[in-house]
Amino acid sequence: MAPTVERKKIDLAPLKAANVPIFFIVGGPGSGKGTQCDKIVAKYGLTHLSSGDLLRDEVKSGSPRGAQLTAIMESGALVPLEVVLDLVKEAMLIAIEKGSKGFLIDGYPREVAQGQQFESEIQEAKLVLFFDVAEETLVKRLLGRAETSGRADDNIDTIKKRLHTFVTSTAPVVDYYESKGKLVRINAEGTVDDIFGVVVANLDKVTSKI
Ligand SMILES: Nc1ncnc2c1ncn2[C@@H]1O[C@H](COP(=O)(O)OP(=O)(O)OP(=O)(O)O)[C@@H](O)[C@H]1O
Ligand SMILES: Nc1ncnc2c1ncn2[C@H]1C[C@H](O)[C@@H](COP(=O)(O)O)O1
Ligand SMILES: [Mg+2]
Repeated sequence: MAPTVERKKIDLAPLKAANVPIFFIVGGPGSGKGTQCDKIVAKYGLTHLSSGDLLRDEVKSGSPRGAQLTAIMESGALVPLEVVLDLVKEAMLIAIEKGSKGFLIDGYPREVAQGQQFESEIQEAKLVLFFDVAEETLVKRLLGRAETSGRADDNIDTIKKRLHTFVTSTAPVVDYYESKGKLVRINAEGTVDDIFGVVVANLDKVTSKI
């Protein structure tokens, strides 16, 4: 049986009242989500929240919630929806207090239900950027990153499982937002700067008011 997850009541009123734009950033493991988000932050001043980073911080904090997460992440599976959404909500509220003018939610949603729950409880995403990269390239990039990242999931066994999770759980997210007309599919096989050029062309269409 799955362990019970402790949940706190989170008051989302300040976040909803701020009504700032929210962008979901989706792509396979190693597709360059974090790399592109760093560049988007530098140009547009949006707040970057990576669900993976929030989970890793929770593990490092030594909290009871964190203790349940290590095994899941090292197995390449997805962490339960409620755990991730609570962490994202808490981080968004802190950022809103500091005057955030919008969010890049990186690595979220990983399954359609995550997107639906986020959007029903918080707010609709303005756009979903999907970084489209072939599996062979993802593996090469992740094995390259493994040399310096220190990430417990940057090893070939976990990479294979994460790729499987992407195909089975996250690929439907791409179809879901495409059918809603919110998906921006970006071929992310090129250089970091070329990809960023395409990102900018798409964000400039919707961020004139930021
Ligand atoms: N366009 C690119 N060409 C070559 N290497 C890249 C490119 N974009 C990112 N990388 C490299 O690939 C690796 C993975 O990139 P990054 O960490 O941004 O991916 P990610 O999508 O955030 O991965 P994860 O889902 O595992 O967090 C890093 O070592 C990064 O430097
Ligand atoms: N949105 C998420 N839902 C469930 N599990 C998640 C989510 N974001 C990250 N995770 C878990 C599972 C991933 O393999 C690891 C690492 O995430 P990453 O975005 O690759 O840093 O964390
Ligand atoms: Mg990342």
